Amino acid sequence: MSNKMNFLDFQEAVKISLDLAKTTTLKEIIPISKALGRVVGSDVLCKKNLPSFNNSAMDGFAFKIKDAGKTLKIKKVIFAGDKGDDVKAILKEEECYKIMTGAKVPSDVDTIIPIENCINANEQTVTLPSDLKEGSNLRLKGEEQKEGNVLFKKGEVINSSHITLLASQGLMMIEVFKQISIAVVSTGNELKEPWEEANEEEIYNCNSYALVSLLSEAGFDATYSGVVPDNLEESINFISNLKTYDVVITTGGISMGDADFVGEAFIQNGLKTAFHGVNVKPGRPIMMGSIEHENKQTFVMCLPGNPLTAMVNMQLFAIPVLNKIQGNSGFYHDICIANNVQEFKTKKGRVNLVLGNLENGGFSVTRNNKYGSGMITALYESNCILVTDENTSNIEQKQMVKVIKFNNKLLQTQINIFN
Ligand SMILES: Nc1nc2c(c(=O)[nH]1)N[C@H]1C(S)=C(S)[C@@H](COP(=O)(O)OP(=O)(O)OC[C@H]3O[C@@H](n4cnc5c(N)ncnc54)[C@H](O)[C@@H]3O)O[C@H]1N2
Ligand code: MOO
Repeated sequence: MSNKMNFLDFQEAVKISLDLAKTTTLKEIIPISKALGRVVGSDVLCKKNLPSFNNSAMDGFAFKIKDAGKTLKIKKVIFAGDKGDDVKAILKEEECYKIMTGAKVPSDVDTIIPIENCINANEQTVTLPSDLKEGSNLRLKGEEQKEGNVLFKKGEVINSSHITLLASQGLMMIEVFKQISIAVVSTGNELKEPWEEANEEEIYNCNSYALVSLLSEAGFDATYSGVVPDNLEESINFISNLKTYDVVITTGGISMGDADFVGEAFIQNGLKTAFHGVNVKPGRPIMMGSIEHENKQTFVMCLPGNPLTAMVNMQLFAIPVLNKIQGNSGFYHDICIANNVQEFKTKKGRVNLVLGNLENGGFSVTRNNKYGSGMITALYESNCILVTDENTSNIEQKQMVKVIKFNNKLLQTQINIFN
């Protein structure tokens, strides 16, 4: 890790990591029932006008606007689903159709009135008010989307609205970017797996399970690939087997300790380090870089071992990079503006990532901002992160602050996240 004077500026580190990340080129075609959360692989065009025929927005009567104010004979009842001769134009003078919501509108009428707005209506006739607007309650062919329009774009993350659009087009399959492969590994001889017995001097490996589940919440497919041993030789071997992954994420073993071999083991495997050490708390020892293969990249993210540090930096730092690699066109954090409930201090001279809770428009800092990077419950008690810049030492009560919610939607343009 760099010496104290050389910790990289946080914003610079964000820029470098995003610039380094190459978007995957691999795509696949999948059923829409499996597409939620996936990233659209190519623009989807409208192939069926929305709506695809002129239809009624109301249960009522379809007539010519020149007949407003008159009593008209009801020539015919038209139902949703009627087609062909059943919806042919057949009106003579002072006639109208009774029509149901969604039914095709014949070409000889231009306006629809809901049944309850008529002056009088029976089986044979209807009396219309005189102040009616031409075209009311008529949904015109293609008024929402015309054939050839872009319905949604490559790089969007599919949600239920995208699925609605696809189904409305009769599309059962969609091209998406293939899920990138992500290996999550831990480091440290002190670790026991949760299914093992740990004595008082041993700790459970929670980082790997934490990160795999956080990645899953964020729409990624990550595999827990084991614990790197605290020994250079074995670490080099272990890491050489991870080079087939698109991304390798490690926790621990990257600060100044005698057992911190991870950085060196990656370098021995061809890693080009982009940075090691960032001026942010927590997360100072963070390292990122890439191993470049002939036509592929393995992006390497080494997060510090402290569980809180690993998780907070995963949310703030790593998730945007992963989204870029995955083909998501949005990879910048969004913010919510909140009213700070209780004054708290932050340290000047570095970027601070402060945990808190966003509730009902108020931001409540976690534990008065006095928690350690090794803590696990502080994370559980929080649902968002507040980021301060290097000049901030105090956030006042009632100050309006910017906060980033865990698992927030990402934006296509970068905004200022700092307080
Ligand atoms: N002399 C210095 N010492 C440290 C510095 C420094 O700048 N100079 N930085 C400190 C900071 S900041 C952090 S953060 C930690 C991070 O160190 P490492 O990334 O090398 O992490 P480890 O030492 O391996 O572990 C730290 C801590 O986390 C626990 N841990 C590790 N892996 C897991 C896991 N999978 N599940 C649960 N807990 C885990 C580990 O037992 C340690 O307690 O370094 C400071 N030191
Ligand atoms: O990154 Mo460490 O958790 O800053 O203390």
